[in-house]
Amino acid sequence: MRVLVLGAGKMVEAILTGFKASEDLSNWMIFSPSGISAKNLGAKIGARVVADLQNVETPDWILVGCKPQQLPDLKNLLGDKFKDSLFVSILAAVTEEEQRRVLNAKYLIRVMPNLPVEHKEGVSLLASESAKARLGSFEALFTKLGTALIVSETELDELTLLTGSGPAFFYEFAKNLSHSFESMSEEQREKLIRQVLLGAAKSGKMSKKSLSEMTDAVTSKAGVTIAVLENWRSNGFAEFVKKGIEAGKKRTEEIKALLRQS
Ligand SMILES: NC(=O)C1=CN([C@@H]2O[C@H](COP(=O)(O)OP(=O)(O)OC[C@H]3O[C@@H](n4cnc5c(N)ncnc54)[C@H](O)[C@@H]3O)[C@@H](O)[C@H]2O)C=CC1
Ligand SMILES: O=C(O)[C@@H]1CCC=N1
Repeated sequence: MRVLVLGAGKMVEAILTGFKASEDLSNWMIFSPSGISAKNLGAKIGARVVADLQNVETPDWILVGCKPQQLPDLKNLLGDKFKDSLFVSILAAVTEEEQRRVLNAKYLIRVMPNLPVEHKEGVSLLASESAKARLGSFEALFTKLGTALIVSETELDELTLLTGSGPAFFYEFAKNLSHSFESMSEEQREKLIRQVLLGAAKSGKMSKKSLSEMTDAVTSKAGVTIAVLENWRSNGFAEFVKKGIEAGKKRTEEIKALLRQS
């Protein structure tokens, strides 16, 4: 399979590293504007690097991995060379229609992955109207990196903040939790909390209990855990989390508007 990869940032690196074990990446071609990140990633995962998009043979599909704000620049570099190709885009916040308009692309599938795809423990949401017939094969491909699910575009857009951003929220919470203690060094506590995160994730995946039931299983009656939870709950923890997500949704709309003006 010949795949052209546009962008060589954090998310593309995680996807390609995840695919390395199951796919032959020797015919994958990576492009980045400066060429530096593409060269580093190409060397790491055994893919080719391309310096000039105009000399690239037509690929089977194209992975778009730049930031939403960089899409117009990318279009300038591409011209109309690949307008009949299938684009598979991981961009957050920009609709399929808008991405097809900016790129002048006939076919486009949106995929919303998350960083744990690197270790085949990711969640990838997929949506497309223009390339519906090929959605199934890409769901199968991304299943190799964890859970992959075809959803509507509205669902993909809203759930980006749950599955795409989700890992960052757990890391931020874990860091703040760890910083609330004094025993041991910060480094040692961080090691402990990473194991707690892994243990909680594993139990969360294996158990048939609801998340509330799992919380209850840790809280002994009148014990120490419930004292913390009751404090957080009475201080509006649920509302605090929701407000943050609303800020993310507002930013999604701002990015959408930004691209519409381009
Ligand atoms: N980081 C994450 O956890 C997730 C990111 N995404 C999406 O992945 C995309 C990339 O995000 P990150 O990897 O975090 O950002 P990043 O900043 O690490 O990577 C962006 C990459 O785009 C490249 N680039 C810049 N201008 C370009 C152009 N004109 N043509 C081609 N490539 C260009 C840069 O060289 C860089 O390699 C974004 O659209 C984001 O919404 C989606 C899900 C999760
Ligand atoms: O923060 C972002 O915009 C991207 C999308 C989901 C995770 N990172």
